[in-house]
Amino acid sequence: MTAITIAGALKRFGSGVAVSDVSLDIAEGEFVALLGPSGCGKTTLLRLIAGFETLSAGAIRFGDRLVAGEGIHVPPERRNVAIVFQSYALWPHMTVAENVGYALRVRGLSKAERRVRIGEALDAVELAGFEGRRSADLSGGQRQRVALARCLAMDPDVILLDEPLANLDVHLRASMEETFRAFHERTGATMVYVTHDQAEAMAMADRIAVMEKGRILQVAGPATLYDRPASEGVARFVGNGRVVDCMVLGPADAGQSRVRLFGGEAVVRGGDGDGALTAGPARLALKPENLAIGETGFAARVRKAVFKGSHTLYEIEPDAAPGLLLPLPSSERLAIGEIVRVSVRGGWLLSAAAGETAFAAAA
Ligand SMILES: Nc1ncnc2c1ncn2[C@@H]1O[C@H](COP(=O)(O)OP(=O)(O)OP(=O)(O)O)[C@@H](O)[C@H]1O
Repeated sequence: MTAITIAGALKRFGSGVAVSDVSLDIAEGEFVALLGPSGCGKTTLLRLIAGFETLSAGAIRFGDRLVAGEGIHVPPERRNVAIVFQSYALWPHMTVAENVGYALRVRGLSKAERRVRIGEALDAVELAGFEGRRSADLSGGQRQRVALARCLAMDPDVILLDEPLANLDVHLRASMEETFRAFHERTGATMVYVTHDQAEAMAMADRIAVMEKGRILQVAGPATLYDRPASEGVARFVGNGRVVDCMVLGPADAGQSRVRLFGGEAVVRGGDGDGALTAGPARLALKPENLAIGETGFAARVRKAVFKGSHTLYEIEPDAAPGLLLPLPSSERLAIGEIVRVSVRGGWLLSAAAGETAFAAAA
C-alpha cells in the first residue's frame, strides 16, 4: 500500500477545465472519498490517479515515485492500482474463483499460489466457500464483493472505487457500506472512493474531499465537514444545509455567539466567547435539525410537508424572508399554511466572505 500525493493537478479537455489546481495528500492506508455533484470532476481526478488520463499540469506521486507530471506518465498497468466500477465487469460464464484469479493467471502465478490468493481475497469479502459458484448466479451485492476480491487478489498499492454502489438497491447499499468499511479495516488498503452520495461518503471514509467545479472546497473528516463547513458550498452540499443572512450581536458561551435572525435572536456555534469576533452581518449555515417548532422564536408559515415515517419533513417560509424555504423535521402534525414559531438551536457561523469563519479563534 502507498500514500498518494497530488500536487497542483490540472486537467483540461479542449477549452474546458475538469480538474483545476487540485492538491491532496492521501496517507498510506487512508480511505478518502471524493464527493461532489455530477460534473464536478471527481471521476476525472480518479482517472488521473489511475493513469487513464494524462495531467495538463501538476504532479501525482505514489509514495516517492512520480507517476504523473514533469513529462512522465506511467501507464495504468504499471501503477499497480485496482479499480472497482459500478458495473462489476465479471465474466458470467466463469466461476467466482476464476474471476478472482484471472489476472493472477495472466501474471503467471502457479495454481497453488493462485488458490491461496483467491482464498484470502474471498475471506476478506466474506465469500469463503463461494469459489465454485458461477458469477451469473450471484446477487448484485455478492457480485460487487467478488469484484472487490478480484482487485484485492492483485495485491494493489491503491484501490480506486468509482461509485461502486450506484447500481444496488437501498438495503444492499447499507450492507455494502459495512462490507467496504470492514474490507478497509482488514486490509489497510489505501482507498479512494468517488461518490455523489454524501451519506455513503460519511459512513465510510476517514476523510472526505468535497469538490465543486473541478476544485476541492474542503478536505476533512465526516464530523468536521458536517459541523464546521469551511465554506458556503460545503455547508449547502453536506447534510441538506441552508446558508442564510444573520447579524452577529456578540459573544455567548465559549465558541458561541448571539445572532439576530429572521427578527428573532438565537445562540449559534462559532466565535470563542471572549469578544474576538466581528459584530455585524454574517452568514449562518443551518441544518434541518437546527430548527424546531416552539413557543418562541421567529414566525414562519408551513409551505410543504413530506411524511417520512418517524417524522415529517416540513418546509417553512420565515415571515421575515419571503421566498426562502427551510427544511424542518418535526413529529408534530402541522397544516400547510399554518403559522408557527421556530426556534434555532445551533447552526454554524460563516463569515460574510465565504471560506472563512467569522472568528479567528474558531477557524
Ligand atoms: N473525455 C472528456 N472529454 C471532454 N470533457 C470531459 C471528458 N471527461 C470529462 N469531461 C468533462 O469534465 C467535467 C468533469 O467530469 P467528471 O466526469 O470528472 O465529473 P464527475 O464529478 O465525475 O461527474 P459524474 O458524477 O456525472 O460522473 C465535466 O464537465 C465533463 O463534461
